[in-house]
Amino acid sequence: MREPRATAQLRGVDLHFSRGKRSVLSGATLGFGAGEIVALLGANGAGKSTLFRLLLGFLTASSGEVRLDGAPLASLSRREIAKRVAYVPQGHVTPFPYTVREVVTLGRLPETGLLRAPRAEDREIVESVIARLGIERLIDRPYTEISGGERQLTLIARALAQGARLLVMDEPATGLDYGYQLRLMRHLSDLSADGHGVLVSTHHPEQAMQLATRIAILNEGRIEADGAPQAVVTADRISRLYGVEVAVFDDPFGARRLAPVAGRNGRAEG
Ligand SMILES: Nc1ncnc2c1ncn2[C@@H]1O[C@H](COP(=O)(O)OP(=O)(O)OP(=O)(O)O)[C@@H](O)[C@H]1O
Repeated sequence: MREPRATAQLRGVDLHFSRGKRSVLSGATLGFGAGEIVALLGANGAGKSTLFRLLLGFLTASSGEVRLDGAPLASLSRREIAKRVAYVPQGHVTPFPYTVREVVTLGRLPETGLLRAPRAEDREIVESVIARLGIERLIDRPYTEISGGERQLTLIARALAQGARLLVMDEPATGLDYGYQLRLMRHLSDLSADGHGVLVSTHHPEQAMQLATRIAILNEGRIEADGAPQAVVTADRISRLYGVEVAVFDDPFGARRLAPVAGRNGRAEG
């Protein structure tokens, strides 16, 4: 039997903090699913993490609906949510010197619960996702002693060990060197090719264009654009979004590039 297509969908979502005084999302609509890599762009404080927390069930929308694989999120238990969607935080460091294997094994928690020890099947899953991300050589190294790029791959492995087909990633390329950025893109593209859906937030429109099959822009509580990268990233939109004037052009290799317009971004010309 074919597995149902993994999908996440927010429709017309409002979210208020501070007992309704502060509106962060108002009528936000965004979906993503298997085979897609969607990049979410938005200025600092636009609400990207808030939107992620809604999708992961850590926050409840004031109104509108959130669905995972077609089911209202509110009808799913924490465990059912964790089997559908996994979160990859920005390469954070825990104070505890867990090994890479132990960190990835934490991804099995929704399956094993706190009381049951990992079984042979869990260990096999952990080893196979570690191999998939090419970090076998790190398996017994303390997570606190590996590089930022290696930590990011470990966190992706942990999310895959969870078994979720949908991955939500907070600025996954931040702090990665050029090699790790390219490796990360290759992993994301392999994941989407084998039926995962990926939603990433990023502060870099050019990175979003290299990484994503679709780009969505969150501005003033709404998704103001959502579509093919080349169509969404325009000079006018990026200039308005970040309050700096940029020019957009296509380089000889067909990639879309951005460049600040000299002398128009508050810096004295010298
Ligand atoms: N628990 C909370 N209570 C009140 N306000 C909050 C809470 N969490 C976030 N906010 C506010 O909601 C707004 C959106 O925050 P959010 O972290 O979602 O933005 P973001 O787009 O992820 O920002 P950044 O790019 O800087 O990480 C911000 O103004 C933030 O101060």
